[in-house]
Amino acid sequence: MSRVIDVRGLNKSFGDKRVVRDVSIAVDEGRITGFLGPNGSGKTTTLRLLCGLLTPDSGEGEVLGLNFRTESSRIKRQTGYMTQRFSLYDDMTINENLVFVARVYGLDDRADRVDRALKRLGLAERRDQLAGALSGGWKQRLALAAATLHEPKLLLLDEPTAGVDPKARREFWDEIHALAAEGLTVLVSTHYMDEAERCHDIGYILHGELIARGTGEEIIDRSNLITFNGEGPDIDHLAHRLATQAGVVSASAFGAAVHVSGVDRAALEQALAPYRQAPYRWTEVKPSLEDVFIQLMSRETESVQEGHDA
Ligand SMILES: Nc1ncnc2c1ncn2[C@@H]1O[C@H](COP(=O)(O)OP(=O)(O)OP(=O)(O)O)[C@@H](O)[C@H]1O
Repeated sequence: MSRVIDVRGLNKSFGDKRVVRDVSIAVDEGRITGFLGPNGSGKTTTLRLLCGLLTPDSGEGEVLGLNFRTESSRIKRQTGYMTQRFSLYDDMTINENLVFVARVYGLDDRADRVDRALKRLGLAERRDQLAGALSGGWKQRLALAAATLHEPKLLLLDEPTAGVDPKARREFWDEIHALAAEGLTVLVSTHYMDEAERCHDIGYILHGELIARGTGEEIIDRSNLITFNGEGPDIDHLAHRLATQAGVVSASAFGAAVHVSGVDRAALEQALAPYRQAPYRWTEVKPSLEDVFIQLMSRETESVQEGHDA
C-alpha cells in the first residue's frame, strides 16, 4: 500500500488569524480519513491545502508522489473535490450536467464516461431529470458522479451529506467504500457520528491543530475516558444535574439511559455517589466515539475560557 499524502508542518493564516497550525498528516492509498471538529476549526481549509486549492504559508511534503507546494496543478488534476454546497446547474438535467463537467475538464470519451458514472451511481434511469428537481440524496450522488468523472486518485468531500436522510447517507457511504476498495483515497470532513464511524481513520481538529489521529478504536483507547451508563426514572433531569458536577466531562441522555463521562475516576465516582442506589442502575461501558469527541470539544470551552490566542 503506497502513501498518498505525507505532509509535515502545514500552516495557514488568513490575515492575523491562524487557521491551520503545524498539521502533519500521512494517509495511505485506499484509506477513508474523516476530519472532525467544531465549526470553524479548520477542516475545510486543511482539505483545500492538501489538494493544492489553497497555498500554505509553510509546510512540506508530497501528495500523490508530487511536491505539494510546487506541483499543485498536477495534484489538482488527479483530485476530485465535492464542496459543501451543491454546485451543479439546477436547470440542466443530470446527463447535461455531467456532459458539461466532462467538457470543462477536457475529458476524452465523454459519452462513455458519463454512461459509466450514471450506471455506477444508479442515476441512469433519471438521466433526463432536472438536477433542481432531485432530492438531497440524489443531488449528492450527482455531485459525487461529477467529482469522480475524471477518475481521480484522491477525493475530497466537504460535509458531503449535510441535510441528507440516513438511508441516502448510508447508500452514499456504500459507494465511497466501493471507490476506496478500488484504490481511491478519500478525505472527508463531517459532523456526523455515523459518518465518522464509517471512516477507516479519523483526525480531530481543534483551533487548527490536529489533536487526535488514528482509527476510531485507537482514539477511544487513547482518550482515557471513563463512561458509565445509568438507567432509572427521570433521566433527563438526572443528566442535567450531573452535567454540572465536578469530575463530569459530559452527561447526556440517550433515550431511557444517561451516559456520564469523565477522566478522573475518583471524581466521577463522587459525582455519581448520590445516585448509586435503587431505582438507579449503573454499568461501566466502553466510551463511544461521540463521548470522546464531546470530551475533545470540551477542551475548546476550556481554552476559550483561558483566552486562546487567535
Ligand atoms: N478565505 C478565507 N478568508 C478568511 N477567513 C477564512 C477563509 N476561509 C476560512 N476562513 C476562516 O478560517 C476558519 C476555519 O474555517 P474552515 O472553513 O476551515 O473551518 P471548518 O472546520 O471547515 O468549519 P465548518 O465545520 O463550519 O465547515 C474560520 O474562522 C473561517 O471563518
